[in-house]
Formats: sequence, structure tokens, C-alpha cells
Amino acid sequence: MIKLQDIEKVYQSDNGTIHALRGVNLSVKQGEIFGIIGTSGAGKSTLVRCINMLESPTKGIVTVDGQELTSLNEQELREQRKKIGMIFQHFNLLSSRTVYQNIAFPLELAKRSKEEIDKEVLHLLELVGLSDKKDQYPAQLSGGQKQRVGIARALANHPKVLLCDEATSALDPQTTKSILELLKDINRKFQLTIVLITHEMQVIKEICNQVAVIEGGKIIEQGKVIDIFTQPQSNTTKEFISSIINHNLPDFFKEITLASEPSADSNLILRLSFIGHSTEEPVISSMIRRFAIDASILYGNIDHIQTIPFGTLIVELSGEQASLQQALSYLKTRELGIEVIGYVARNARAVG
Ligand SMILES: Nc1ncnc2c1ncn2[C@@H]1O[C@H](COP(=O)(O)OP(=O)(O)OP(=O)(O)O)[C@@H](O)[C@H]1O
Repeated sequence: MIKLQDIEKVYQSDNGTIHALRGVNLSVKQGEIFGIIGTSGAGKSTLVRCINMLESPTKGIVTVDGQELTSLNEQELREQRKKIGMIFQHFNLLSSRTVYQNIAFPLELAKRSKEEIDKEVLHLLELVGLSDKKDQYPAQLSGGQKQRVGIARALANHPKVLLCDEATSALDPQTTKSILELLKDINRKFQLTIVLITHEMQVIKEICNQVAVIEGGKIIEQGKVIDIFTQPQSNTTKEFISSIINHNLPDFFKEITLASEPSADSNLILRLSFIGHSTEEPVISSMIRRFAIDASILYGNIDHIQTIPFGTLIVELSGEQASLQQALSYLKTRELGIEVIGYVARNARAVG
């Protein structure tokens, strides 16, 4: 549905040249909720604004719904933009218009009849749960209600894509949840493709199928949310994830020396991640039964990414070195993530 090829964006400002995007390639499938996460200044807003050409890329090709936007003139672009709705962090509502009139605005611009507009607006008000607020002005609404108006307005022209520019960043956690639920609902009902940018991993975890991490104008990591959460590669991604999932080692590891290679009398410390059905498999107990080893659990956590459960265990295995290596080989045949954290001297910690 959306394809970005080698997108570059250079701003010329009084302070010199700013290279905001440096060769971005992205592909978003129809019906996906695609999240782009990055810290302040990473290039998120520039990137999302390149998708509907509010910013025109200095270089590269933007294609939406099979149409190359980067080759269109202004008038053709205006037509194509009707396929792309957008919502904003600060809602961007017209303060002198009522809720009804705000939602009607894009339909008036599209020269739709009064009857059509009325039917459409009433339907959208119901969809976003604001039928009773139609004659109020934005100043009389809460942040969450304002964003609901923003969503209804963005959907007025039946877009195929909805772009969300930090749409929940100005909202409290409870309101954020309800807006994300509404976006999920709309995605399901209309098979609408959603691209959202955020600096909060919680938002990605709650609704996205796919995620891309942007840093210094480049995509440094991308993939399925479940894969990125369970096997983050870059330090930036690890940091984002650690804000909601503790990937750090427990404190007592700071006091012991970990070796990267085994010695005759060392214990093996592993981090195991279980995803989906593998959380139900009794891997640890069958490993202990098969090999002459002991296992003690140093840390355990279970979480969900939307409906998929995933768990993390840090375990210390003790026994003969040959048995430990056999157990490790056995674990590698199971459906789980394995990270060898290191080896500790057998007496460094008492294994129970
Ligand atoms: N219109 C502009 N003129 C000049 N520089 C700009 C302009 N817009 C953005 N930039 C610069 O481009 C870089 C990327 O900015 P952008 O707003 O895309 O990042 P961001 O990840 O969305 O950050 P934030 O979360 O703080 O909004 C920054 O260095 C920013 O200062």
C-alpha cells in the first residue's frame, strides 16, 4: 500500500544544512498498523509527512496505493491526498467551528451535497462515540474527545491510509488507551492501513503489527513487533524496549564476574525467551530430566504483545561441563530464544 524508496530530505535553514532523512526504504502492506519509533529529532515527523507529500523528499520515490506521488503535479496530488487521512498531536481543529462543522469541513472542500455531508458526519460521530457533542466547540472538549474529532475528520473522505503524527503524545495513559482502541477498531472495520509515529514503545506494543526504528534519519531496525521485542538488535531499540520490559540483568550480577567461555567448574547463565505456544511447553523440566543438571531460576517475567504471550527467564544451570553443553544444544532445538549471558564460578552463587 505504501512504498518509500531511497528517501532523502535535506532542509536548508539559517543554521546550515540539515540532513533529516538519509536513504529511507519502507514498505507497508494493506491493512497493517505500522509504527515508526525514534527519539526527538530522529526524523519521524519528516518521514510521515513525506508519505502524503506535506514535505516533498529531496530525493527518492513515494508510492501510495500503486500511485507514484513524487511524480505528480499539485492538482493531481490534491486528488491523491484524499486517499490519505492524517491526525496530529495537537489535533489541529478549527476553533471557530463546532464538532459537526470540523468533521464536515473536508466534505465541503470535496463539494459534497448537504444531504451527503449530513449523513456522513452523523455516521462518523457515531463511529467515534461523539454523537452527543456535535454542537460543541473544540474548547469545550477534553484532549481525547478532540482527537476523536480529528479521527472522524480524517476518515471523512474514506481514505485508504491514516497517518498518525504522535497522535496520543498529548494524552494521559487512560485516554491514550481508548484512542488506540478506536484506531484498532477502525483498522479492523475498514481494513484501513495505519502508519503511526511515536516515541513511546508502549504505543507500538499495544497496536502495531510492524515497527521500524529510526535514528539520525535512517531506519536502523525493522520487523514484526513480536520479533523486535524479543530479539532487539540495536542499542537504541533495546533502550526503547527496556522502558517497558526489563531486559537488564538482575542487580546481583553486578557483583559477580561473568566469563564468556566455560571452565571445568563454572555454571552457565542463560536468558530464555518464550513466544506464543512455546510459553506452554515444559522445556525446563524436560531438560532437567534428560541431563544430569540442576537449574535455578534467577528472574522470570511474562507479558503480552497484544494477544501473543511471551516470557523471559534467566536461569543458572549447574552440573558437569559436558552435560551443560548437551543441555544447551537441546535448548537450541526447542522453539525459544536463547542468549548465553556467560559463565560464573560454581561457588559465586549458591544454586538451589
Ligand atoms: N522545516 C524544517 N526546517 C529545518 N529543519 C527542520 C525542519 N523540520 C525538521 N527539521 C530538522 O530535521 C530533523 C528531523 O526533524 P523531525 O521533526 O522530523 O524529527 P522528529 O523525530 O519528528 O522529532 P520530534 O519528535 O522532536 O518532533 C531535526 O534536526 C529538525 O530540527
